Amino acid sequence: MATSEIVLRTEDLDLWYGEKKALKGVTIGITRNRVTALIGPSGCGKSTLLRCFNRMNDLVPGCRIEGGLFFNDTPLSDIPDVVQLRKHIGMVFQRPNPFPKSIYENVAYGPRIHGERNSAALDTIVEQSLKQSALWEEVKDRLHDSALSLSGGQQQRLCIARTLAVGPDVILMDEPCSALDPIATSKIEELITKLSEQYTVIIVTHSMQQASRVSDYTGFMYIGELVEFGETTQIFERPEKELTENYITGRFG
Ligand SMILES: Nc1ncnc2c1ncn2[C@@H]1O[C@H](COP(=O)(O)OP(=O)(O)OP(=O)(O)O)[C@@H](O)[C@H]1O
Repeated sequence: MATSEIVLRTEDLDLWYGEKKALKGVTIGITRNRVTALIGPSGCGKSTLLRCFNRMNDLVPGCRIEGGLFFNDTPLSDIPDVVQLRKHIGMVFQRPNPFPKSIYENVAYGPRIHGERNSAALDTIVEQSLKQSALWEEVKDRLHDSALSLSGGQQQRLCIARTLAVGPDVILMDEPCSALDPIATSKIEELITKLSEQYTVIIVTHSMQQASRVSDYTGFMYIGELVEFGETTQIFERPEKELTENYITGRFG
C-alpha cells in the first residue's frame, strides 16, 4: 500500500503507565478516508492506543512511550505544538462534553482559537460544520440556545461539529455511542459512514455489531497487544487467530 494512503502509523509501540505496560509492540497503519475500529475486552489498551494518536497521554503522569508513532510520516514527537496537532487529529469522547455555552459558540470556539475573527466566515464554518454533522436542521433556529439544552445524541453530534469546525484530517472517537440510545446511536453510525468520504475515522467500540456496521478495517486487541488487524469482513468472517475468533464469537469478553 502506498505510504500516502497511510495517514497514521505506529511501529513497535510500547506504552507504560508507571510500572504497568499497557501497549506491547503495537504496529498498525491507519488508512486515509476509511473507518478503522479498535475492539477487544475491557482494559486491553484500545483507548490508550487511540489517545497516542493525538498525544493525549502526554498529560498522564508517569506515562512513557517507546517505538514509532507517525502522522503522515512525521514522528508525532517532532510536532512541537499539540494544539496544532489536535487541529489535524480531533477527538470525540464517550460522554458528550459540550461547553456550557451556546450551540453557535461551541462550534465557533475552535476556529476562533486558531485565529478566525471574521464573523461572516465564522457563521459559514458553523453552518457547514452543523450540516456535516447532520444537526443543522434541528438547531438552525436556536443557534444561540445553550448546548446543554440539546439531547445526548444531539450533544454528541454537536461535539462532532466542533471537531469538524477546525478542518481535521482524522477524527478519533472513543466509544462515541456508549451513552446514547439506539436511535441516537444509529444517527451517529450513519454520520461516521458519511464522514469517512472526507475524513479518516478511528473508533473504539465495545460493540462488535457497531464495528462490523461502520468500519472498513478492524484491529482486535488483547492485554496490550494488537492480536489481529485487517479488513473488517476478514476479521469477522475469517479471523486468522483463534483468540480473535473466540472473542468475536462471544466465548470471552
Ligand atoms: N491514566 C492511567 N493511569 C494508569 N493506568 C491506566 C491509565 N489509563 C489506562 N490505564 C490502564 O491501562 C490499561 C489499558 O486501559 P485502556 O483504557 O486503554 O483500555 P480499554 O481497552 O480502552 O478499556 P475499556 O474498554 O474498559 O475502556 C488498563 O489496565 C488500564 O487500567
